[in-house]
Amino acid sequence: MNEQHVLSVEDLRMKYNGRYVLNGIDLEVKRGEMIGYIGPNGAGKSTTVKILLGLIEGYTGDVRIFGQNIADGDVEYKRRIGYVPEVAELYEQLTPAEYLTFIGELYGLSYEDADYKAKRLMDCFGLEKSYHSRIASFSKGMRQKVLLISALLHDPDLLFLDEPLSGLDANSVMVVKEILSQLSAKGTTIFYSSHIMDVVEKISSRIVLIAEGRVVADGTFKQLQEQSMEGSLEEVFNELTGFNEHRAIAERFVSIVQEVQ
Ligand SMILES: Nc1ncnc2c1ncn2[C@@H]1O[C@H](COP(=O)(O)OP(=O)(O)OP(=O)(O)O)[C@@H](O)[C@H]1O
Repeated sequence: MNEQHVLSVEDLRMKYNGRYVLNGIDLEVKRGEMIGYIGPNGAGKSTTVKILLGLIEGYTGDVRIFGQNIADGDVEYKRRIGYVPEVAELYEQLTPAEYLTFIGELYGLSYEDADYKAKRLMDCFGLEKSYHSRIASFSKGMRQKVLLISALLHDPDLLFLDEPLSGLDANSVMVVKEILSQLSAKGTTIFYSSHIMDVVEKISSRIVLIAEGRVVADGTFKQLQEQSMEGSLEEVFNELTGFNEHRAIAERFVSIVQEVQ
């Protein structure tokens, strides 16, 4: 097994109701890479990630994680993966203590280890006093922090994040960005899906842009800039996805909003 290639995707295709949403994705991801996985709404980002996590079947193509074909029925690889989903499905009636020890045990930690680690990670986020409060009473940012802790508790080798900064205040954003770069520097492979282009631009070692279920750009931010001759990642994104109508769409929208009845 080649541990350098943490993730390898070959000709990945997926269709829903007869319509292809992934049209042959190819990707090789090495240990410690921080991939910014971006694309317009509906491009197929979540579908790709859900396939990689083993949550969706019915695809064609070859997906290998840590060298193992994920379709071979052995789910052992999932123990080495962490996932921060876009929509937090936390168990509202539980406390972080209950929820995080439950998740920790699912990943093979002992109750005591999970509890000890979770408590200290909560403390890092300034949430030590809320460790035994119900998640139902938490703000959006507090929930997001619990979600991040739950994805990292077992120190995964491969981490998938979908809009992980959503709801976090500016200080917490700095902390989480720093956590991700330190993890990546220590060998954790990170797959970061987000629409916040300036963050993706800054933290990714490599950016993969998909549109209509295909990889349309793959490289460092610098390489993408050179390819499209644009400045910021937002501009590169607009250019590579052929979008230059923001003003016209906004004008039309505002004129409809302000129509006199
Ligand atoms: N369960 C489903 N059934 C049918 N179509 C689906 C299903 N899930 C996703 N799709 C379709 O697949 C396409 C890709 O969706 P996906 O959620 O992967 O996009 P995305 O790139 O993550 O978009 P966003 O940026 O809006 O989150 C869309 O056209 C969507 O309508």
